[in-house]
Amino acid sequence: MSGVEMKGITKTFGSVIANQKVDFDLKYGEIHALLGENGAGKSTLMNILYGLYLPDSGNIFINGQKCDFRSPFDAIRAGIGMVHQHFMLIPGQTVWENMILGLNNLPQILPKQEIKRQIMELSEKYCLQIDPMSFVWQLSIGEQQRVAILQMLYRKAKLLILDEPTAVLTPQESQNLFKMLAFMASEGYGIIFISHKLDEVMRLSHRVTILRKGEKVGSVLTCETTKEKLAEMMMGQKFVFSIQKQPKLSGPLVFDVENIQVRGDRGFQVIRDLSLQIHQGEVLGMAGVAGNGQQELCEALSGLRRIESGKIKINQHELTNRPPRHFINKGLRYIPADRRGVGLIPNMMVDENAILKKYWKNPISKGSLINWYEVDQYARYLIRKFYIAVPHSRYPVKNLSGGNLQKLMLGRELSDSPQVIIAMHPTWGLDVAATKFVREQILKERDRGASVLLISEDIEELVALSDRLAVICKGEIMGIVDQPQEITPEVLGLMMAGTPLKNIQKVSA
Ligand SMILES: Nc1ncnc2c1ncn2[C@@H]1O[C@H](COP(=O)(O)OP(=O)(O)OP(=O)(O)O)[C@@H](O)[C@H]1O
Repeated sequence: MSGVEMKGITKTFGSVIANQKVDFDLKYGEIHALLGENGAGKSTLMNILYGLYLPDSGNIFINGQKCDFRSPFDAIRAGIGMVHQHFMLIPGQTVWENMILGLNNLPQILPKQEIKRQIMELSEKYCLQIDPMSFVWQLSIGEQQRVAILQMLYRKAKLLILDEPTAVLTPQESQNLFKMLAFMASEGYGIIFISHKLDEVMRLSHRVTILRKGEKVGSVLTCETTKEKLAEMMMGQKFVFSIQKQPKLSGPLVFDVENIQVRGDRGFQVIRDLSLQIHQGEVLGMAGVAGNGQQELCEALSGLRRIESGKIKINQHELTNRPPRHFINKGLRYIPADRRGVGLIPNMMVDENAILKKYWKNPISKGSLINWYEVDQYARYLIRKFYIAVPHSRYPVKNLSGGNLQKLMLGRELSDSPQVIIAMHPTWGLDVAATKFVREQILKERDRGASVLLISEDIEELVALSDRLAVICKGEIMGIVDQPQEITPEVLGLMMAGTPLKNIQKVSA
């Protein structure tokens, strides 16, 4: 057949069977979604197709020809390109320099103008606007993704693998990506995309293959299935998408942030005169386009970044510019968006990561000695309570799948009744069941009395969980809505683009 065929692929990592006798195929001109719960083996299968892993057994055929991929070089030469969840770009180099990285047939004197012209041509054709002279570190995540896709097109890939491409994009960027992928498919490209968002899969793909616990459950035509059927195939049982939310029983003010000003890494003011108050038993959602100060705000509110002026208080105790441990001791827990870089230490074990916020406390440590029996007991408790799929507590965190990383971090942050929870994109990269689980945990904490600041770009998530919804733009709060379910997409869009709520209300009055 023309396209890719993977036959009988098996891959194990020690005792973990990541793929077991999996068959998969992709035709040119097709968008094929690969679905499965966290840890089902999707990335492993695609890493094998891209030559990053060697299968233990099984074969790959391109246009009917058997291929033996020993490295991504071989896969690229066979016309396969992969855009990873964490882009493999060099931040300190320009876009055009990244494009030619690893190409081995370049002349000694680089025809820079010609390379730039080719990049511009590709970017115009596929609506992937980018300035070839920009440095990668200057680009937003959405723009970096465009560079990663262009890099594959520049290498003449005809079969593209996109690993959770929308996990890091704003709704607007996702829409643009879908248009571009549909156009590419119409031009004859074959596209595999891994996603946990079933609505997206239903909208975009032609066919879906489902993996469960390393094995293929089946392949179906998207037009012949439903979201509910896909979830059932993934989990092996019926799945209820909706979550129950109890009425709000708000208590006294707990988290009080008054007029804070914060600078970003490049010295510019990124948070301007921002105030918010969160009461006991309340979720304050925060919507906004990525890069409008959300990251710096989270860092400032958890003691990781200095504030220039203003005050932060928990239960009337002032914590302004105190070290992070003071925030932790006053009951603040932070679930960062970057779980590999900030939330967890990949080179350490599950049990070591589990105690990062309590290793100095009794019974985990006595004096300067760590009690490893207690550490093991605690890690096992988290593994059980948060359904973390690991063989044992001394397992290296770098080997965990995305969903399990998130559950481990969440377990660590939520397990000792925090007073204040700051959660940024807590369901990024999670499968439908894990997403529901995480959302329920956040609501459980709220019902227990925690004050939660939930920062997300998933509007559906914000509306489902928030008691009030704030919108941030350029580091300022554009307004806070008391009934998030009643906000219209138009009003939300205007606020996200920088119109204060009071101005919108004035016009509509
Ligand atoms: N390099 C590795 N070393 C050891 N185990 C690994 C490695 N890569 C993956 N695994 C394990 O293989 C299994 C499948 O992982 P994989 O990342 O392929 O799942 P996935 O379906 O892509 O999950 P997610 O949706 O969470 O990204 C998991 O149990 C994971 O822990």
